[in-house]
Amino acid sequence: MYHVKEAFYTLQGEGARAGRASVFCRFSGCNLWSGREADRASSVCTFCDTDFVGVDGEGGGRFASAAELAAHLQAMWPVASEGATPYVVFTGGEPLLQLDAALIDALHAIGFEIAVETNGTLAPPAGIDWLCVSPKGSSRLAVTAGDELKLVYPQAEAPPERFAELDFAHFYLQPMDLAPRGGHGTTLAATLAYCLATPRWQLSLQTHKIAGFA
Ligand SMILES: C[S@@+](CC[C@H](N)C(=O)[O-])C[C@H]1O[C@@H](n2cnc3c(N)ncnc32)[C@H](O)[C@@H]1O
Ligand SMILES: Nc1nc2[nH]cc(C(=O)O)c2c(=O)[nH]1
Ligand code: SF4
Ligand SMILES: [Mg+2]
Repeated sequence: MYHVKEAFYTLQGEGARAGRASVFCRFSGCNLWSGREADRASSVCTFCDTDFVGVDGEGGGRFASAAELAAHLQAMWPVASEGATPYVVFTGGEPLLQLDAALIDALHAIGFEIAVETNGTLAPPAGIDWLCVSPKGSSRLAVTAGDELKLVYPQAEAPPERFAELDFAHFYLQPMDLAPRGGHGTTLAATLAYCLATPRWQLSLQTHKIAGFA
């Protein structure tokens, strides 16, 4: 059984593939935070901007099989998309708690390219086409290679220097958004300063928040 908080069609807002049409599948649940505000401060990941609790969002629900969830996601891809490879982004919550070989195979079988946004603490199944790892606080990384490393900045316990020598094609810093709890503060300016001083790292803005789409 797969538990999905929400699923929707939008543009990827972040990282190297920002702007690409994507079906987003947001799995419920995370291993670094319960999702309850009362637990936030004492969790490994303290700054999450996402509600991933339950299955009650748009396009969410419980799916008994990989075929059923794959069909649900396929139905969100526009029919008139000749020349473009269908693209699904699994996120969450932590998608690697649920994404498995059966779901990867079912989506590949219907022509989808598969991207994942993960906190990097769990080993990924084979067959992921685009792996984005976003390390969190003091957590131990189980994934040290992939397509992009997208670090939310700044994090006292996860400075960029800890990750700069890992095996990724792209290195991004994404300013920490504290909006629900007090504004962007100085994170954007600090991120710009780090990228200017250390050109291996590039700026990732959450363009969907700026432009006002999901
Ligand atoms: C909500 S997470 C879900 C996927 C996975 N659990 C992870 O942490 O990568 C999706 C992306 O949003 C980023 N993110 C979460 N909270 C953020 C915040 N307050 N400001 C900026 N980026 C944030 C994460 O680092 C990750 O790259
Ligand atoms: N448009 C859009 N792009 C995104 N990139 C990563 C997201 C996420 O929450 O994982 C996200 C999201 O929630 N919306
Ligand atoms: S690891 Fe990802 S989903 Fe989990 S609390 Fe942190 S940002 Fe949110
Ligand atoms: Mg998001």
